[in-house]
Amino acid sequence: MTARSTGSPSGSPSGRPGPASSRTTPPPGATVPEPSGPDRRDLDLKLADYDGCFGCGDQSSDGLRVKQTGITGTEVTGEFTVLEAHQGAPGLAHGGVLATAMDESLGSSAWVLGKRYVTGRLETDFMAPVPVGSTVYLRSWCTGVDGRKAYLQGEGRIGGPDGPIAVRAAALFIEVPEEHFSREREG
Ligand SMILES: CCCCCCCCCC(=O)SCCNC(=O)CCNC(=O)[C@H](O)C(C)(C)COP(=O)(O)OP(=O)(O)OC[C@H]1O[C@@H](n2cnc3c(N)ncnc32)[C@H](O)[C@@H]1OP(=O)(O)O
Repeated sequence: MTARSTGSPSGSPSGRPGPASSRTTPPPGATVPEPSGPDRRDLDLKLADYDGCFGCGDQSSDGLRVKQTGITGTEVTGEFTVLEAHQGAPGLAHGGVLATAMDESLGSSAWVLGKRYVTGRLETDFMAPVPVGSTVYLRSWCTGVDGRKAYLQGEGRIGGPDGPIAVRAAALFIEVPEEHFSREREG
């Protein structure tokens, strides 16, 4: 597997500091592996079979049904539409729903790395209210991998893929063995 140097985090159009704390910022020397190989295809197939996911599954009636729209390197784009079932304040998306959408998007970018990851830490900035009926355009990317730890950042925009940022996030994902999921199902 080849690797390139960790890229700098995205800019901050709002002038506010970026979303990543010290716990979601890769340490010096962390690298971003190039996604590759049969592992990734295997994982994609297994995940494609699982449509009960609250984030992306078709069988989760009130779920977000995030649709993946593209993968370039570790950058994964997707989108979902905010339904009435996703409201917090009247007419506006609940912050937890937006955090879930970011978890889904960041998780997609982590899985593209070709290993199994779970969210260890998720940090979010809510930048603008998101009305019911809005499509949220999601984008996530890996900022570094250090051993079992994968560092991710992402954002959700409204009004179009290049519209204003409504939510952004930084996360630490932890690599787990396949048994992690078997154990959880049997639990
Ligand atoms: C296309 C497909 C897309 C799929 C998208 C899916 C998106 C959804 C993703 C999820 O929501 S996953 C579900 C939510 N997450 C969980 O349920 C995880 C629950 N937590 C655990 O299972 C364990 O705590 C975990 C596996 C994360 C870690 O336990 P371990 O016993 O394996 O490891 P350990 O606790 O020793 O931690 C390993 C390292 O990570 C660090 N770490 C773990 N959790 C951390 C945390 N929260 N913050 C900072 N560091 C953390 C920890 O300090 C340590 O650092 P060092 O190696 O440097 O000592």
